[in-house]
Amino acid sequence: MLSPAHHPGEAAPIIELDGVTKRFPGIIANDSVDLALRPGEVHVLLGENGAGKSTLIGMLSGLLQPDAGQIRIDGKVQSIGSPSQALGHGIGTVFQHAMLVPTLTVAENLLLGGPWWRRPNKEGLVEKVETLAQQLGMRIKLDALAADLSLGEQQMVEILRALLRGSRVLILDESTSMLSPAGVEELGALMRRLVERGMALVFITHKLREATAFGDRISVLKLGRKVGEIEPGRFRELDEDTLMAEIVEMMFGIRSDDPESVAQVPGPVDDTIAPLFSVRDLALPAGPNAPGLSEISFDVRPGEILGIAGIDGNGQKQLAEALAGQRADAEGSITLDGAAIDGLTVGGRRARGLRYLTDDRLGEGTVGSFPVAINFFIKEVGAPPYWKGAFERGAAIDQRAAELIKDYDVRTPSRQTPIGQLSGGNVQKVVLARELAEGARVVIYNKPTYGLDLNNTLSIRQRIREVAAQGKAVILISTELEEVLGLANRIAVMAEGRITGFVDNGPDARMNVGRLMIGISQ
Ligand SMILES: Nc1ncnc2c1ncn2[C@@H]1O[C@H](COP(=O)(O)OP(=O)(O)OP(=O)(O)O)[C@@H](O)[C@H]1O
Repeated sequence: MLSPAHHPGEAAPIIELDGVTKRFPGIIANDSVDLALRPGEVHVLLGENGAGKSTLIGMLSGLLQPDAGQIRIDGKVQSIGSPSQALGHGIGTVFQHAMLVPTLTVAENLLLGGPWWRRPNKEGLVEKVETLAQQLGMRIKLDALAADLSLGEQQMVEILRALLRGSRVLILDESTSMLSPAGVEELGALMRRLVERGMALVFITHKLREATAFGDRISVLKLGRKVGEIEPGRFRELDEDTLMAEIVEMMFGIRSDDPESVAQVPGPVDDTIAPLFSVRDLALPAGPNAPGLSEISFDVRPGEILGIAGIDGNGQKQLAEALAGQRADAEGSITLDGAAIDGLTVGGRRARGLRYLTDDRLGEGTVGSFPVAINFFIKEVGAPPYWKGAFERGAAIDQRAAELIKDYDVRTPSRQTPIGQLSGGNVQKVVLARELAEGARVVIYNKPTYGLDLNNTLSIRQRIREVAAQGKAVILISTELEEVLGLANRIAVMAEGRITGFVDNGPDARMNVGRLMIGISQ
């Protein structure tokens, strides 16, 4: 069970952000954000993928510089120009993925880069660690290799490292996302002991239960802006249901100036039509850093776009790979137009019309050093009509490539340009052309517009609508709720390797999908 948080009174902030803005090309990642970090408080930062949380902590930890606004530390305007300056100001950050050197012991990791850098002193370290560990109820195995620790233990070491360096502010970036339920509890209890010692904590999570159980104050970011804050006084007064409802409204409610809020909402498809693609009880064992899949079942009808929404890293990529045939360890049945395809290889499924557009368009999706023209046919190497045995049929490839470049509006200096030199949007168009031009019946898109500019994003979304309108079955995996709501007829939400609910698209879909995404079941 999650333990209830208790709440200290308000103190002067250690750090204040005042109108802090950070822009990236084409996007305002943080738009005039105000935030105060006070001693004795766990300040929870909530927001969808892309809301701007990482950018904000990037500025606090010295990795990014604001374009506008002020950061005050102990009331004085300061710059945090580098990670070591952040440490100098007493700001420690524990990133989502542990940063320990796996081949070193815990003690060696703790000695690295710290104030002991010039004159390592293991005895002094042991004494300090033992005192801290005892005060905080942590179990630390100083002689263990970092590689042999569980993720929870690695995080404890990182927290300890931040404490040994004198941090007064500790930022925990999605620290619970990879932990077991017991590990989450342990971290929550440790967070409470740290704030009791007067530290200020920033806790980023995607799970509402953790936010309400471990937090003292909650700030919500949406599209780069801070859209609300719940102060400790109100936090304590509100009952759990009201608190959750208020947070859901802040995170997923429509803001009147939200440009996407007027997006068209696709209606449901006729559910008397027989499914074109069916999945039953799909399962996959968990990997070292990836959730397994269990009990995944759904149908997609011709002409239907089934959206798969969820916070990044909840098994979406594993699902796509299992469907595409890349995971030999997958269990369950998959049928396309009534015929089982789960026994087929990647190529066999592709030949039946199943197409998978990976989110890793340059790594897995294309061969960067090969010409654009060859990348259109890279999955057919050795087969007619573009190959004759081991020989490329250059004229046939060239002619078809020219047509596809035109049809899919690929902006490339020439057909012979290595594809790695094109922009992300143009690489994605090549991949779309290759997967969709011939014989596609079921298309799986994984984050199709990730990292693309607005023009390319809109044109790719339009292509996805057209593909469905041709009667194909579409599975659209996306961590962007707006994308799913703008395109899908029906939305499945994934959390921890399962589908936690289905929502028909419509006026209430945003809130219902949002609730499922942060762990409130229907
Ligand atoms: N280095 C960068 N270059 C360009 N755009 C960026 C960069 N870093 C972030 N962005 C963009 O800024 C916006 C905010 O991203 P950010 O990573 O801060 O969100 P987040 O709330 O941390 O999301 P998540 O929960 O996925 O980690 C996003 O639209 C993202 O694409």
